[in-house]
Amino acid sequence: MRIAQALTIAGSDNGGGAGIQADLKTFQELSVYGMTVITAIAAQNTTGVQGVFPISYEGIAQQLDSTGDDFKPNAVKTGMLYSTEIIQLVAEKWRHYEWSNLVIDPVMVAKGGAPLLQQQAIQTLITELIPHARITTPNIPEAELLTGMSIRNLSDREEAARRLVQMGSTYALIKGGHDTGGMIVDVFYDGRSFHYLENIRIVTPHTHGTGCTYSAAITAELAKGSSVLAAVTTARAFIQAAIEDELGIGAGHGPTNHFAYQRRQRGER
Ligand SMILES: Nc1ncnc2c1ncn2[C@@H]1O[C@H](COP(=O)(O)OP(=O)(O)OP(=O)(O)O)[C@@H](O)[C@H]1O
Ligand SMILES: Cc1ncc(COP(=O)(O)O)c(N)n1
Repeated sequence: MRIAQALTIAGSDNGGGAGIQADLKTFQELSVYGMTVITAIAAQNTTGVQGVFPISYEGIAQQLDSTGDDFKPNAVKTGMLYSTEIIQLVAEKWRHYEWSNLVIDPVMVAKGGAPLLQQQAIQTLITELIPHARITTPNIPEAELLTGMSIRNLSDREEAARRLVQMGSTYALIKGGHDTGGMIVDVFYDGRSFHYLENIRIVTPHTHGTGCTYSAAITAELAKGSSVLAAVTTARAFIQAAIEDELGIGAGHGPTNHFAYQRRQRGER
C-alpha cells in the first residue's frame, strides 16, 4: 500500500504547538506521512514569541529541491512564509514540481501579536500563491488584510470568501476563531455555495496553533483523496477535539491536544 504523503512549508515552533511541529503531529495522527520545508525558526513558548530567525533563501530553495527531486507529496500546505522572496520561491517550485492540493494558511501574526509575515509580502501572497490554492484558510484579521474589506458580520465573511475565490483559490474557508460570541462559525465557499461549520466556543486559553492544526488536518485529508468539504469537516472535528481535551501545558496560551481526535475514534476518551 502506498501511504498518503503531505508536505508542510512553514516555520518552526520549538514549543511544539504551532508551525511545522503541529503540522507533523497532525499528519501523523491522521495516518499521513509528513515532510517539512522550514522557512524560519520562531523562538517561542506559551507566553509569546521571543525571536524570529529566517532560514537563508538558499537553505529554503535546497530543501524544496531535495523534497521535489525525490518525493511526490499528495498535498502541500504553507504556513509561516515570512517574506516576499520566500513566497516567490515557493510559487516557483510549486510550478516546477507540479505539486497539487495546495492548502494556504496565510499566517501573518501570532496570537500574542508578533508579526510572522512582512507587511509588504501580503500582495505577493495574493498575486503569486493564492491563484494556485485548492483552499485558502484565513482567520478574520487575515481575511481582512487579503481582501481589503472589513469583516463585521456573516455576509462580510461570505463576500471575503468570494473575493478569495476570485483571486484564484478554488475554495475558501474563513475561520471564525476570532469571533467574540458563544458560537464559532467557519464559512466554507466552493465557488457556488456556502457551508457553515458552527461550533460552541470552548472557553480556554489553550488555543496556540489552532489554525496550523486545522489546516494541517485539511491537508492530510486531501492527501488521502477526500473531497475538500469532507476534508474540512474531518479537520473541524479534529480541531474541536484538540481544543476540548486540553493538555494544560505552559504558563500562557498552551498548545492543543493533537492526540484527542484519534483517542476519541478509539473510544478512549
Ligand atoms: N475557543 C475555541 N473553541 C472552539 N473552536 C475554536 C476555538 N478557537 C479556535 N477554534 C477553531 O479553530 C479554528 C482556527 O482558529 P483561529 O480562527 O483562531 O485560527 P488562527 O487564528 O489561524 O489560529 P492560530 O493563529 O492560533 O494558528 C477556528 O476556525 C475554529 O474552528
Ligand atoms: C511557526 C509558527 N507558525 C504559526 C504560528 C501561529 O500560531 P498562533 O497564532 O497560535 O501563535 C506560530 N505561532 N508559529
